[in-house]
Amino acid sequence: MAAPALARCMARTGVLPLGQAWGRAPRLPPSPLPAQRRAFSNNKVLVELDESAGVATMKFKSPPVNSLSLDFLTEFCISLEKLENDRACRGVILTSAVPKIFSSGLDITEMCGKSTEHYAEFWRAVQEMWLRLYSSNMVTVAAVNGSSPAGGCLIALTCDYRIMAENPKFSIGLNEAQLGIVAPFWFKDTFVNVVGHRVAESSLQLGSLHSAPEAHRIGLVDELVPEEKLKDRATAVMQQWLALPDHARQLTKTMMRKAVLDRLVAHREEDVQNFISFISKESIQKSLRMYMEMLKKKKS
Ligand SMILES: CCCCC/C=C\CCCC/C=C/C(=O)SCCNC(=O)CCNC(=O)[C@H](O)C(C)(C)COP(=O)(O)OP(=O)(O)OC[C@H]1O[C@@H](n2cnc3c(N)ncnc32)[C@H](O)[C@@H]1OP(=O)(O)O
Repeated sequence: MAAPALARCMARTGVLPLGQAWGRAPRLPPSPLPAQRRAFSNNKVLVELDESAGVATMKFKSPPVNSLSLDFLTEFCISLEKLENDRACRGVILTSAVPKIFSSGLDITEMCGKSTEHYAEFWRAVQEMWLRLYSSNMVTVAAVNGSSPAGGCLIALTCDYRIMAENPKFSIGLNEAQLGIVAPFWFKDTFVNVVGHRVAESSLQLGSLHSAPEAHRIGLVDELVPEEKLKDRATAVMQQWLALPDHARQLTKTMMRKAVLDRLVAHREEDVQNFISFISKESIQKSLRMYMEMLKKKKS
């Protein structure tokens, strides 16, 4: 199916019609073909695949802040699915092509003043992104080269490994509480799996955005590197992970993540309905509008 048709199908149903979001057969190593690099791109994500290494880089390119709009989420899922089905690809590095921003999280304009149908479509796309990334058979490394609040932090947390650039201006965390909204249970579960219950509990209640050193200290990111070394370090970490047999790593990953994935899969529609009733409340709409105004005022 062509990408635009896929996008339409996903926008309609919130689900990509290809394969399953999880539980695929183990990947096979790439065939020993001559070294080759391929690139493909859509409006929101640039993908470069180094076939000789079996590693792709997905660069978010949705300026000004890589917010996770319905379009972005659709194109992200299409790109990931392409790589997932490509036998030449065993690992993917997620990073940003927008300076100083990894991702500003869910696009707030998608959650303000829209119809119930739109909220349902948007939320299914958010779920789909997380299900596909959390269950990916590929090794996933986040090279966090900018600020990464809320949904942006979720993308990083959903990867197997996180490396963050040491820059005093960058922050990362699930700051939903600061917006007057609540991180859904599967955001929380993903966070708990990375940092543990106690740290997650206080960080979520306070809606904390952590500096890079603090994020490293609490285990939110696995390591910090100077910005100019981020790409090389992500590549080195990827090589280390890919040195292991795929099947053993994949089965271990599935074992570690299955309970959390199953929970959303079993309650997906209920979660959509919860999102709709929560986000449609006038008090929540007001909080989001005020937050957007605050972002705009900060500029002037
Ligand atoms: C009990 C049951 C519960 C069920 C659950 C129900 C529902 C709730 C779940 C919802 C989960 C939500 C997750 C999220 O991800 S919410 C989004 C959170 N994101 C943020 O708080 C980030 C906000 N943005 C910033 O802090 C900054 O923009 C920045 C990312 C640090 C970048 O700063 P800077 O470079 O200074 O850029 P500007 O602030 O000037 O922004 C440039 C323009 O981009 C617009 N913008 C920024 N972020 C967003 C966004 N997330 N969505 C949409 N638009 C965004 C900003 O307004 C500027 O626009 P302008 O140029 O038109 O003024």
